Amino acid sequence: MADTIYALSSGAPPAGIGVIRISGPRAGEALSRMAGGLPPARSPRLRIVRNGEGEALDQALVMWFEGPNTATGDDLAEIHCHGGRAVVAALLAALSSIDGLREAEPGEFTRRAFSNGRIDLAEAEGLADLLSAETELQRRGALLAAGGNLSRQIEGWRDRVLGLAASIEAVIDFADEDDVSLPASFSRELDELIGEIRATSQRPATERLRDGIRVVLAGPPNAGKSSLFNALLSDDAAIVTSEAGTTRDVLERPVSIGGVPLVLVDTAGMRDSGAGAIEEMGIERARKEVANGHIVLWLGAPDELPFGAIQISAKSDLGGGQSEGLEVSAVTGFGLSELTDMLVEKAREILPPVDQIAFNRRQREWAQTAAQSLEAVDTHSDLLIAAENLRAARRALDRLVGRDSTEEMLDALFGRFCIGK
Ligand SMILES: Nc1nc2c(ncn2[C@@H]2O[C@H](COP(=O)(O)OP(=O)(O)OP(=O)(O)O)[C@@H](O)[C@H]2O)c(=O)[nH]1
Repeated sequence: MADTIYALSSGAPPAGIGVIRISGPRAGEALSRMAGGLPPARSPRLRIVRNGEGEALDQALVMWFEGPNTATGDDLAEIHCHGGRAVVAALLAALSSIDGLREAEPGEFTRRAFSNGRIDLAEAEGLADLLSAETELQRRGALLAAGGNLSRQIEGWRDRVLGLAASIEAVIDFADEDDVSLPASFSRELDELIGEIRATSQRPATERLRDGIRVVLAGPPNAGKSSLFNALLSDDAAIVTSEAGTTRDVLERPVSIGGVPLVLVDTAGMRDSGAGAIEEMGIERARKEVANGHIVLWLGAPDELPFGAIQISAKSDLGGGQSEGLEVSAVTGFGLSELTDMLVEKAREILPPVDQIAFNRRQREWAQTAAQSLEAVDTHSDLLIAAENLRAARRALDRLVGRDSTEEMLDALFGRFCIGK
């Protein structure tokens, strides 16, 4: 019999309310003991909640959901108590003293939902992204996956693969009879399916949305990189001084601008001579950041503009700067809103499209495997091989939504969740 687990599912106390979840075969018994009997299923009731000694701990809203149609697939109870530290601690202590109950591991409620078939892996991954979403775009992207849109799309593709396989099997099974052949639409349906899977796979991976677009500020020492970095962040995260070579290492800060997740990266000033050993290491890292950045802002001379970088003319308030590039001043704020508008626009171009499903890297690999298997289907040669390729495509789509996923993969995914989720 599975353990019965419990945890505080709402945020850290103190808070207005605290939601404690209990999931597993003894959830009903535990709630009944503490709340003086079970409330009717799915109907909240206000009850005095007591510990094993009968001492009143709080007056709370209690709810009872009988499995398997619950969030976890188990029997599930919820206690919505006052969110004070001592109240929550007393309720958790009372639960810990009940036999057969133990505190939940991070992500364990969601893992139960997955193993009980309430959600698939794509939905669980979406949920993990939704919980860590900090910007509007991240929220919208993750909600599509968590809400099952991605899974429904995969299910649709899987059904179409099964349909194609059925046509092939029919021809194989009735090979002796002349009048059984593949439907005329077979090749068209196959090509359409491959096209859809390929198109979705080509969208930027959702990790890019999760991790943010790296905006790298680069240029020679004293160009004004750290000042611009601070102006964009509107805080004093970077050290700003007039001494050349102050920023010796790479400093990065995630920031949400216009709902778009960006990671601003300040780098050491690049110069060819006169740099000490430590500064040299910073310059090396700066070069790497320039190479890896999604967007690179160049605050140096136009004739040294790195490939793909955007020319910025910094310290525009001083005048006499180079005339090329977007003029900005960290001191007066001139040009900053144009700069952020441009960053948001460029970032949106390289992020997964809003309101369309997109894959993470793991999902994309399986989608590409499925597409490859479908592309190998050749109805003009041995149909047994075509049938095997269709089976391989179906298996790849199954893997994508987590049918037969490995324990390590699940540990890694559910470890990303917090306790109580
Ligand atoms: N007038 C004016 N001065 C600026 C502006 N931006 C930066 N400065 C000054 O220029 C000097 C260098 O600025 P930083 O932001 O430290 O330059 P950096 O490119 O990060 O320099 P390193 O860390 O050496 O690579 C400082 O004295 C800043 O106050 C600006 O927009 N206008």
